[in-house]
Amino acid sequence: MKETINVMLAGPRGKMGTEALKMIQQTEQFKLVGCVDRKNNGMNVHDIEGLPNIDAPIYTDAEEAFDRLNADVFIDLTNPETGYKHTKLALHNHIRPVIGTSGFSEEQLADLKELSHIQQTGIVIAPNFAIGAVLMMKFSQMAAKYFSNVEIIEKHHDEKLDAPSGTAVKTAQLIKEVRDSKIQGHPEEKETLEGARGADVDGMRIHSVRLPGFIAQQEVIFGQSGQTLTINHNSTDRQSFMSGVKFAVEQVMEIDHFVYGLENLME
Ligand SMILES: NC(=O)C1=CN([C@@H]2O[C@H](COP(=O)(O)OP(=O)(O)OC[C@H]3O[C@@H](n4cnc5c(N)ncnc54)[C@H](OP(=O)(O)O)[C@@H]3O)[C@@H](O)[C@H]2O)C=CC1
Ligand SMILES: O=C(O)C1=N[C@H](C(=O)O)C[C@H](O)C1
Repeated sequence: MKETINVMLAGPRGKMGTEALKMIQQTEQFKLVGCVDRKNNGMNVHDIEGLPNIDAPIYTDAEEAFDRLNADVFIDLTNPETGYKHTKLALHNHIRPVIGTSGFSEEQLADLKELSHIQQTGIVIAPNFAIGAVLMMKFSQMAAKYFSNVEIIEKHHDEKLDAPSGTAVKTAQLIKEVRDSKIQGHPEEKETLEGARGADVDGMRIHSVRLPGFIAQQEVIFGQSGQTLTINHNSTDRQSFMSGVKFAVEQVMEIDHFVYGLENLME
């Protein structure tokens, strides 16, 4: 493995970005070479209030940052529109992306997969970096073999831009791989208030709660006659995501293809 991994990060002032900077600072093998931010062009990370004391330049122009910085890995923790643009730029520059940003469409994921293949550059897109959440998704996939009726309730802070969460979408996708397509609920059910039954993925329902007080929680509820099974994961601190970000940065150095979900890198 390379001795020092040069990392650049977009979204340094964000809730996740700030935690990720601390993780990079604490990891001997990682070196922050620069950041892409929406403001503070020409400044340094150590000059920005609230950010860790790291000597690394800030760029608002992502293209300039990719041109100038000698990075091995690019971490994006911004928003779907920005994250998608940044990820394409990173791949074009052969800088391996580790993407935590959620809310990409299926078409965007397919485009990034194709671009990673064309560029022969490894990329990890992780809907959730928390090991507990990855296990919650895996356990849900196991349970879905035996329970075909399932609803997902995801609960997040009210600053979240995308709904449903990336984790809920990925959970539904994993369940879909093992569950026969099925319309759930009463065949004649009608919503008297639009949206009451949530989003429909192949008959499964996803409900998104947005309230202050939450960070990230998800319940996957299975039901059949006489019993229910609930698989629940709760992130009570954003540190829960950081060992996964670190793992993804290490792993992306070892691959030359597209990976969607940390479970694909775990033994
Ligand atoms: N995969 C995972 O495990 C996790 C993923 N996430 C995802 O990570 C993303 C970030 O979440 P979170 O930190 O909570 O969000 P925040 O809103 O706290 O942070 C996003 C940051 O991105 C910045 N930003 C916006 N546009 C740009 C741009 N063009 N260039 C550079 N920076 C930009 C924002 O700047 P400004 O403040 O000026 O708007 C902000 O500082 C979301 O998509 C979220 O869903 C979150 C938690 C875990
Ligand atoms: O925005 C968040 O906070 C989170 N986003 C990710 C998602 O959309 O699943 C991961 C986690 O749920 C926190």
